[in-house]
Amino acid sequence: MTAKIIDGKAFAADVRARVAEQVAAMKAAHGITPGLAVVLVGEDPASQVYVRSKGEKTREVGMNSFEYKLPADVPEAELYALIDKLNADPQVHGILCQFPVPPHLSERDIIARISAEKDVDGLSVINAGRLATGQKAMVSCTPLGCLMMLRDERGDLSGLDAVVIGRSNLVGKPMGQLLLRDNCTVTMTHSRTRDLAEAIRRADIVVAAVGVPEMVKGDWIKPGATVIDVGMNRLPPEEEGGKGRLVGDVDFAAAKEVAGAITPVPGGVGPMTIACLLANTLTATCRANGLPEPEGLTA
Ligand SMILES: Nc1nc(=O)c2c([nH]1)NC[C@@H]1CN(c3ccc(C(=O)N[C@@H](CCC(=O)O)C(=O)O)cc3)C=[N+]21
Repeated sequence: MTAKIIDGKAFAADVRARVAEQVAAMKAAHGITPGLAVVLVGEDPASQVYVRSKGEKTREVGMNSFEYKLPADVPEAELYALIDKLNADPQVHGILCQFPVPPHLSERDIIARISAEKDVDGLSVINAGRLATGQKAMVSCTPLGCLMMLRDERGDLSGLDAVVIGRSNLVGKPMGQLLLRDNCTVTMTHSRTRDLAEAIRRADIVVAAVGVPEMVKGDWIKPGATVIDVGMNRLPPEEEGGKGRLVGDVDFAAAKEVAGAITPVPGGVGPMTIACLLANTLTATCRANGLPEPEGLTA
């Protein structure tokens, strides 16, 4: 059997189209335009590319994009003054500070400074706690995107065996919480797990987020399983002249012969992340204005 390849680019375009539709309806009915503020500290070229792309996609769905570029040596107090201003600005519904930041700044303290209601990355302790206790939270974009693809692929996830590989605050932990909330039997695995292959062989759903290139082998996958590959690993450049090839945490070529459905890298989870950032900004706008949650775009 050859797996269905889940087209994350097309899926993300569809999510953005649905966001755009609901943004237009919100403008017409309530005169409210959702706004996303993106803060970039320093001049990391990869970050600049991401931030530019986020700004373009934000405007494409009819939202306001506010972009702030601060020098790499910006004093902490100055960054916090900007965050405080954005927290208080009713035109700004979502705030994202692009990571990584230079070493004199603390990502943890930056996240804590952003109002939980505007924390569209879902990274704050408050949002993690809300998610874990079943309250309305902002859910971090990558796991939210994975959940959307899983629901689309499998329908009701109740009772399915799900294995999450990786326990990061950004992906693994919230992913486990979301799958648990959708009634999966969740196994969290990580670098110290004794028999990873054995755990994965039982899984109807595999979410790989470890950051080890092609670590998950094809013969670990249960036939028909849905495999979501969050990994983005750049292999060392050699033959391909310049940039190395981008690969996931799953041996894609082998796994696609066994799985029922699988996400490729690139073109899988990555594009969904930005689409979910826009979905989260819309959700934050609805909540800030006492409007119903956007249909099909939340956890
Ligand atoms: N506060 C914060 N929030 C973030 O969400 C955040 C961040 N900081 N810092 C950097 C990472 C990275 N990130 C990606 C988003 C989309 C793709 C994406 O669309 N990737 C494409 C193309 C990849 C390529 O070819 O380079 C793909 O996977 O198909 C990748 C990476 C968001 N991040």
